[in-house]
Amino acid sequence: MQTLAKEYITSLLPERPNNSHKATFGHVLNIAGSMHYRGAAYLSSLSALRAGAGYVTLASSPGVCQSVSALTPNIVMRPLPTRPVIYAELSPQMTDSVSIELQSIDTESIDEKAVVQLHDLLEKASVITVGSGLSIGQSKDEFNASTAQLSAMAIAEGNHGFFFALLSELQNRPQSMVFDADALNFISHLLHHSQRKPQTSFRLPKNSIITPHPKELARLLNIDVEVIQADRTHYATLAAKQLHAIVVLKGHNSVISDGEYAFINPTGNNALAKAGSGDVLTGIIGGFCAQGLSPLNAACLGVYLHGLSGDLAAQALSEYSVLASDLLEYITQAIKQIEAITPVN
Ligand SMILES: NC(=O)C1=CN([C@@H]2O[C@H](COP(=O)(O)OP(=O)(O)OC[C@H]3O[C@@H](n4cnc5c(N)ncnc54)[C@H](OP(=O)(O)O)[C@@H]3O)[C@@H](O)[C@H]2O)[C@@H](O)CC1
Ligand SMILES: Nc1ncnc2c1ncn2[C@@H]1O[C@H](COP(=O)(O)OP(=O)(O)O)[C@@H](O)[C@H]1O
Repeated sequence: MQTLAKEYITSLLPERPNNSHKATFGHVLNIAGSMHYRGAAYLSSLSALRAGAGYVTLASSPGVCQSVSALTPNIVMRPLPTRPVIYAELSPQMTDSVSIELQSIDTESIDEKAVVQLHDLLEKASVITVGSGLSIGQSKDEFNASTAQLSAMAIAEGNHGFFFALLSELQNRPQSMVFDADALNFISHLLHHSQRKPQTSFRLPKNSIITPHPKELARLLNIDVEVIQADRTHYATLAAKQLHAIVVLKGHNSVISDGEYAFINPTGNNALAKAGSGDVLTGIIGGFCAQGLSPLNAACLGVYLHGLSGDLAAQALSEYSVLASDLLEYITQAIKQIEAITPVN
């Protein structure tokens, strides 16, 4: 177990040759966002550009694409076809009994066939980031408990169908991929609750990074969150081995593991404990993968820089007041600070 040193982190910063163009710095395909979580699509896309990616395409529902393009002109949009929630399949008695859950269900989900329309982007993207705000369709703790109760309702699983069609399309692709948030919840459901449980050991595509917070890792490993928090390095390493991926176990002193080595991140503070800061991390890591870093190096550099952005933001704005969107501004200063350090060779 090693703490990430700033001199080592500096040596990971990708080069920025002057004889370059946007394709030199890679293309991030970000598959993110849903009706309730438009902000996650915005934060994860813009942070990839701030980390230096040359090009970011956001693939999401038309409503999400419209909202994000109203906020920023910097992201290219790929609106995907959706299908509506089929409330009609619920009997009136069921509608009464599940009215609270219905309020938390997204009213549209991305059509499974949208994966076909993504084919050209899946071919040309340098890295694919999936899951920030993608939406499982209802709140997570109701998801497993009430799926049986809601079995008559076609759409209780949000973007579940789309995600699994996408995962199968991604399976043999060589690019780096970052799976975050609801992508991880879908995988947990597949591993532990679904009727389509994998028969053989489940493998993510070969250059995958996953970025769970402790509860998401608890869902993935099907153990209690307290058990994970009591030995974070062990469980990050175990998950990396089991899922054949680089694991970033988030939280104070995030742990990064490739299944053999584990690194502890010294940067970051409680200002980062604010909704949306994990979406920013996903984009930063994606941005470094796009610039050619290996998944492990992109994860180490991304986590360190994200924490440092939070430290600089807290110095300027106080630990109380930092917003996830403020981090986008402080990524700039964090990069400048690590650029100024002499790297180790
Ligand atoms: N602006 C936007 O569009 C935003 C969109 N977002 C998107 O929303 C989607 C769902 O995200 P979410 O926050 O609703 O669900 P999730 O993170 O699973 O938390 C559920 C419960 O888990 C727990 N828990 C959480 N963290 C923990 C920890 N570190 N350590 C231990 N436990 C922890 C905690 O439960 P408790 O401990 O209170 O029982 C919490 O109540 C996702 O796609 C995301 O990208 C968000 O990024 C926000 C901004
Ligand atoms: N107290 C803390 N100290 C340092 N980093 C933190 C702290 N709380 C949260 N973070 C960081 O903030 C991010 C939160 O991500 P996540 O839990 O996925 O939130 P969200 O889903 O709202 O984006 C992670 O990178 C995590 O490491």
